[in-house]
Amino acid sequence: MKITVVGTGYVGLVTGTCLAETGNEVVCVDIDAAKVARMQAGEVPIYEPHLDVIFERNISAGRLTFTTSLQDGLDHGEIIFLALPTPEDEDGSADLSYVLGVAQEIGKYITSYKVIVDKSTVPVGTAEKVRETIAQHTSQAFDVVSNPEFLREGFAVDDFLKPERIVVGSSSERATALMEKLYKPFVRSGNPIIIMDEKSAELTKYASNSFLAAKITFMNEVANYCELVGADVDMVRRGMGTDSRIGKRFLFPGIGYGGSCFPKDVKALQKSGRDSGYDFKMLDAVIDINNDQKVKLIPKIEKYFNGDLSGKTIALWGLAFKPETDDIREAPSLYMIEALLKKGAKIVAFDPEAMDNVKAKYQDKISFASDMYGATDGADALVISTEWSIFRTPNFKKLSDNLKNKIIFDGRNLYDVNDMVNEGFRYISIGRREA
Ligand SMILES: NC(=O)C1=CN([C@@H]2O[C@H](COP(=O)(O)OP(=O)(O)OC[C@H]3O[C@@H](n4cnc5c(N)ncnc54)[C@H](O)[C@@H]3O)[C@@H](O)[C@H]2O)C=CC1
Ligand SMILES: O=C(O)[C@H]1O[C@H](OP(=O)(O)OP(=O)(O)OC[C@H]2O[C@@H](n3ccc(=O)[nH]c3=O)[C@H](O)[C@@H]2O)[C@H](O)[C@@H](O)[C@@H]1O
Repeated sequence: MKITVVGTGYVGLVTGTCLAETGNEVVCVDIDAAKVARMQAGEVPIYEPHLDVIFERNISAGRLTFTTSLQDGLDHGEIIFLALPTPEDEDGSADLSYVLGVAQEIGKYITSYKVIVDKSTVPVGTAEKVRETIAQHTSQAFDVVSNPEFLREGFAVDDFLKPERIVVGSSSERATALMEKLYKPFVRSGNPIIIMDEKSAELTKYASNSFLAAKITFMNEVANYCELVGADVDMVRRGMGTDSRIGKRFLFPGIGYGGSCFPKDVKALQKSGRDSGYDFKMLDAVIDINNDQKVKLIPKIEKYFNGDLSGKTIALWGLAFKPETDDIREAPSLYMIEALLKKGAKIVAFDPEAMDNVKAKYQDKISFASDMYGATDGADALVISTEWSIFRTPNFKKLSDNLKNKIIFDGRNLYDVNDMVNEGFRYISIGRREA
């Protein structure tokens, strides 16, 4: 099939590449000319495991091409995916200007039947707005469907190629049939394509992300309470997670959820609820608790240094909002950096993939080390904010030699508390007793 993907961020790039992988002819459109040039030269513009292999394969096969011309893109595809940003607006709502701006252009340029697919995360009623916007500029037949994306950064290729479910919101038989044909190769036995109306599809995405954010937040609250009463959240998590109604995943407490989606999507659902006269009280609590959680380690660090962090050098391991990505959007590490700098501390950071992105933001304010041990050299303490695999089994002897004080503040609960005593460290984590 002939497919066009407008927007080559995480979602657009993965969507385009994976659809090319199943034999479709895919044209990706982006307004960022420099990015398009890099992709045309075979460079994957994001860090995403396994994407490079299928990216290169499909470019070489001529199934995956890039352009800055929306008009060329629209001429090519019968199915047009919109994978455009829907960032948080000042009032917390989703900014639809990218999506509706492109919808307007689509109305001007289409000359044959198209299925316009909303892949961006958008509030209930957006498919209708896209439909109205396009229709204002054309009398050409077209359909709009909602097809929210559930991939996770770091696992994006696998999530797209082997989805647990595909949600399609459509009220057109013609469009539904095309979407089912397109997605057939991705559906493994038992994993359904769920067809529903557009509004329900739009809400499914926000409800899923908000539910997962709430699940994490609940565990963060349990962890905070564990600290007060001397319980161990690791044990509580294991005890809870073995109940299949609860499930083991997304129960890991830490220094809060971040990323380009949970924070903005929880707020967008809360705002669109309010706009429709419904108050999602639970989401208010999720947002508040998560804000506090991101700087949860700060008072602990301050207490250790008797309330004075000025001039103290903190080694910071992990900058990305989670492992296996270079994405730092809403990363808890950034909130920690801000708080530590405010208190006069110096920071030497290391992250396997995200340092360039942070350098662009904090060029002169913090230092960067070229490896994880370099960050700890002469530091007063080690703080961990992302659970990259290489941080899980460090050389503790080396760490001990490097750090001025044998103290680790761990926002991701990487180590066993008893092991840390044996290694000679004081170890302060989330929701667990010090041994
Ligand atoms: N990042 C993720 O893991 C996921 C994101 N989503 C949703 O997917 C949507 C896109 O997210 P990302 O891929 O992270 O976005 P992004 O912000 O990484 O990338 C968006 C891309 O669109 C391009 N763009 C902007 N305006 C354009 C225009 N007029 N024409 C052509 N290209 C244009 C930008 O240059 C950029 O390359 C958002 O609604 C997001 O909530 C959904 C699931 C997962
Ligand atoms: O809409 C989106 O963009 C995507 O948002 C999330 O994916 P992602 O943001 O890539 O990352 P997650 O793995 O979900 O982690 C999000 C945040 O929650 C935190 N988290 C996750 C799990 C957990 O148990 N504890 C926890 O603190 C992570 O550290 C991270 O900061 C969802 O998992 C995807 O299904 C969705 O498509």
